[in-house]
Amino acid sequence: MEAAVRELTVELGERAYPIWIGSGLLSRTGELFAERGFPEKSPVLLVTDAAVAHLYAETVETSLRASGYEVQRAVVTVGEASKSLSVFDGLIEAALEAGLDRKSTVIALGGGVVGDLAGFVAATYMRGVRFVQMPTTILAHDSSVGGKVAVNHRLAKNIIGAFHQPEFVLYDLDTLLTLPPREVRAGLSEVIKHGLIWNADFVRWFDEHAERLLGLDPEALGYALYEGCKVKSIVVSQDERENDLRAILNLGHTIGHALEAVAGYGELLHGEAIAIGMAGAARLAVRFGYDPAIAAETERIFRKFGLPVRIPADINPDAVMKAMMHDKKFKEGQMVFIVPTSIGSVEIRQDVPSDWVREIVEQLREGAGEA
Ligand SMILES: NC(=O)c1ccc[n+]([C@@H]2O[C@H](COP(=O)([O-])OP(=O)(O)OC[C@H]3O[C@@H](n4cnc5c(N)ncnc54)[C@H](O)[C@@H]3O)[C@@H](O)[C@H]2O)c1
Ligand SMILES: O=C(O)C(=O)C[C@@H](O)[C@H](O)[C@H](O)COP(=O)(O)O
Ligand SMILES: [Zn+2]
Repeated sequence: MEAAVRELTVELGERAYPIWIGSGLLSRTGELFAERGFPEKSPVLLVTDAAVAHLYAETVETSLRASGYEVQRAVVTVGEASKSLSVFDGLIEAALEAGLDRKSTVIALGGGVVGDLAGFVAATYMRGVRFVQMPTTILAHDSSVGGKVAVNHRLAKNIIGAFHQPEFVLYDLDTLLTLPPREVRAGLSEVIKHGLIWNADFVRWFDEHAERLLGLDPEALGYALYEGCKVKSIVVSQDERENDLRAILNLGHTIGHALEAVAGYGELLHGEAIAIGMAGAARLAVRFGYDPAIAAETERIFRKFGLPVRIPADINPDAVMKAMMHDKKFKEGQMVFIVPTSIGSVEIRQDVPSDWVREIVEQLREGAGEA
């Protein structure tokens, strides 16, 4: 890859893989498949959603065909509801009908929904085939790296899944220019998360460049996504299967995932739900005796990026508390929370009293008044 393309490696020994971030990359898919020795005789399945298919699938398919690959397209309905076992079942059927064999590749072209869903197909079809991530949302800088793939259950988010790493991540920044503003804001939420858990300087930079980031300035966005992917890669390289350190990537997700499930998948976008969850985690930090400025600063930055920091009034706190018990982070009878200790660092805590959580969920409800 040339200099204008930023490159990172997820260091996983023999399974290490590159992340390429730059402009004009979709049309290079076929060339990269050939360079990396993907077998030409095995068909490729391109999984995407209806909105992304219309915008970008043709470019990828043309590039693959020009390099001698046979490719079939499978299109799912837009939105979080597609991360379901029934849509998964439809994709397995599409893979069989397309004649995918054990040497085949599944490509995810889209946001995190397509990435998680197609990745779960790649992890399970014939007990696992090659997988390539081609993210087209800002949020997918997170979902495309690290190998967590899953579908949801009505009661709990990402509860049926696997770890299945991609062969490479090809992030074409040009695709981000067509994102709706709400998706831009929701995507930036997870980028801020990577700063909040790891790098105070990045949070400062992010804060100072809000206008350029929200305006999709290519240089600012390229840098932010590179830094976000870098944090993710470092963490995943050290703890691929979330035995310990990787849990920090879950900042805001204990409350956030519960809100997504209770609101009905898709009502609150993932990035919005975890922005609220991060505001909650910051309030927990104060309960543990850390600097109250952490909570104020966390809310200020999310508000600056137009993200919610309050739970919609129609969400029932009892239901949120119950949903948290179904999460993967509920272990040994305790909820696990990632708690900020300052801006740019966090700790993993399994000793959070549930009445503190309940109190914070109540405080965060819209209309509850400021606490
Ligand atoms: N596996 C992981 O590590 C991980 C990490 C973070 C999030 N996630 C998951 O990711 C999902 C959220 O991802 P998301 O926010 O990308 O949602 P998404 O995939 O639903 O995409 C958001 C919306 O943007 C549209 N879209 C996508 N690319 C576009 C483009 N370039 N131009 C115009 N429209 C475009 C989509 O059609 C959709 O309507 C959640 O399910 C979340 O749980 C997974
Ligand atoms: O990659 C990780 O690890 C993360 O926690 C990233 C999260 O942003 C992401 O939402 C992930 O899907 C959550 O994973 P889960 O195991 O809590 O379902
Ligand atoms: Zn997330």
